[in-house]
Amino acid sequence: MITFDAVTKRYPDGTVAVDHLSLEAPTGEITVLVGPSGCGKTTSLRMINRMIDASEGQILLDGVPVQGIDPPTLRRGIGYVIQQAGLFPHRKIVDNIATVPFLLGWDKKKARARAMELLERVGLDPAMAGRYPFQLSGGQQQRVGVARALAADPPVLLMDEPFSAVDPVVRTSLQDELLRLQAELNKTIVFVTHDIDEAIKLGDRVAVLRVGGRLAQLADPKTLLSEPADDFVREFLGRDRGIRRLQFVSTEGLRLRTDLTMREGGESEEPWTLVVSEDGRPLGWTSGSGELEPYGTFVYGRDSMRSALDAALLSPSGCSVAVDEEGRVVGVAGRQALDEALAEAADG
Ligand SMILES: Nc1ncnc2c1ncn2[C@@H]1O[C@H](COP(=O)(O)OP(=O)(O)OP(=O)(O)O)[C@@H](O)[C@H]1O
Repeated sequence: MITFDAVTKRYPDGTVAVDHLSLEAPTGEITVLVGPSGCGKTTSLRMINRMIDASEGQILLDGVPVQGIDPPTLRRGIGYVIQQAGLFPHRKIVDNIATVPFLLGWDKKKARARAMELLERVGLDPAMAGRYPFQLSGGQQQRVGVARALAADPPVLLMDEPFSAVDPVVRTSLQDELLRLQAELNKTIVFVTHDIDEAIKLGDRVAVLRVGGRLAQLADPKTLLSEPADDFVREFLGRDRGIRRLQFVSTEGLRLRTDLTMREGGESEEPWTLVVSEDGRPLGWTSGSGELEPYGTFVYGRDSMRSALDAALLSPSGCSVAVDEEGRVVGVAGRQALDEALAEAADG
């Protein structure tokens, strides 16, 4: 656990970057620091590994003040990932990843074997080991950055806007990859971003900071979206806060109809019917004209109400198709069922 206990950072020119910040980043969880430019996110992060020292208050790592630990020892247990990866341009990928093991004096063979293992872990082709950073895409370099931070298996990972220099599609896949890795590794992660969607997707807890380095709210994403502490947080969360809240509303219990599906060649009185293949997969909506129209699916009970609503908007019938994990149709959520679920979500 990382504890900020009334931490203040005043730079020599008098700028107060962080002001009496108190918060806890629990072990094995992702704590996200989010807020507008200049609110003290990077300063806060760098005080954890003592790249910057606090002016007042203290930061504790599992109860031990970091101030009492010499920086090299401290950083051995803390991986650090920055924007644009910060790889060494003249070192091969494998040696970039093995940087910390080399520094720790591991023998070369063992360090490189560990680097190869991590290369695969972060979803990169082992054939990339012998390349140089400039021969990789931005997203691939970011993955190498994550692999390098994990090389010595530190319990703590600090990530400073690690995915903000890549395009939105790559960014989404890097976020998914991080969540997948974290499910296996259970690191204590402090993640800095200015993007509230990224914060909500990745954070077990999200700390919203305001300029001047003061904590506006610390909450899990669901609570943040449903109960913003004040106007600043509400505004920072943005206009579609209500819609985004639906990603935390389960589709379990959503009422499904099973009378709106039929096999190919079947007949129906309904305005729209979903045609289903022999093995139970959706083929398309029909209104009787013979043409099959597009449909949207969501995995029943696993995907959120946001996905169910999105699926409905992709169908001319306005209904969304509930499927199981294998993609077989379980039923159809009609407009009335979606409406009821939305009304319930609005109350809650
Ligand atoms: N070395 C420094 N000397 C003086 N002021 C500084 C120094 N470093 C940062 N600051 C100021 O401290 C405040 C917080 O900066 P910090 O980089 O921590 O913010 P941030 O939230 O990470 O911002 P961004 O999202 O723009 O990266 C800003 O007002 C910044 O100008």
